[in-house]
Amino acid sequence: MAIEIKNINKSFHGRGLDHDIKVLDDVNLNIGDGEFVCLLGPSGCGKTTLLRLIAGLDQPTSGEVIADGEVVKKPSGDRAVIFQQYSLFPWLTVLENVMFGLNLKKDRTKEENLKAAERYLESVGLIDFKDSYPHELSGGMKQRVAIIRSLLNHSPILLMDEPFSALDMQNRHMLQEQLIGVWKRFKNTIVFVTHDVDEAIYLADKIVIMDKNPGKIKEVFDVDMPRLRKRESEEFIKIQEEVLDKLNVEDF
Ligand SMILES: Nc1ncnc2c1ncn2[C@@H]1O[C@H](COP(=O)(O)OP(=O)(O)OP(=O)(O)O)[C@@H](O)[C@H]1O
Repeated sequence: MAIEIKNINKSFHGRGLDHDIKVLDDVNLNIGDGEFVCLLGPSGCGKTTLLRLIAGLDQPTSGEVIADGEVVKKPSGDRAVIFQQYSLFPWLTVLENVMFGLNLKKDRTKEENLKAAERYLESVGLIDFKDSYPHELSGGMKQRVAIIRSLLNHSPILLMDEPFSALDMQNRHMLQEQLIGVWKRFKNTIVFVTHDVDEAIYLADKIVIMDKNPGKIKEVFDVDMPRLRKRESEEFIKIQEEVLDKLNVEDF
């Protein structure tokens, strides 16, 4: 599903101030069906605000977001949101948490869902914990469970807000690779917020570099490299230099 962001402005009432603060200034962006876009920029440039507008969790002050040809007015199951903070149901086991909502989908049988869930848990080293409850897991393990749950739901649009930022590097790289695997297979449209340049280059077809005060798009950068990408390749390092050159590194 394609997403069009048209002339978006967003202001918030400034706390303790008698005027509004402009957070997003005339943001325009077209995201193609099946495209993987990373929003990259310093803290406070409005990445999360923009993602919430695409999700329909908030409304723009002016302008509109169009998803699959329709103006976004409220959240929809077609646009799954994955935040930094994960929430698991404490009364369900790991496997039950991962399977939550899957059996409502008519295109797969219960057995197929179970197999897929177990395969994912296996691939992130959590299969031995499938009957454990969230309170028995470490923070990183809980995050992996929550991410797997959202990946298994196969929403056509995935809106991800720094989902891997709290993980250690090894787990982060593993989940990035798995996300690329899911995306290649299911061709989701993905909007992924990060302030990690390496993550953006590893994942994205298109990197949208944002600037702050007020938040706006500074530059759109196409990454034309086959996947899976090799971080140590010359091409990767060259793109890294180009992207870093466009960012105000002192703002990070
Ligand atoms: N509900 C709100 N009310 C008032 N101000 C808000 C609200 N939500 C966000 N802001 C302000 O909007 C600006 C952009 O915030 P946002 O969270 O979108 O930035 P970000 O780029 O995602 O930052 P970070 O990388 O730190 O998560 C900030 O100055 C923030 O204080």
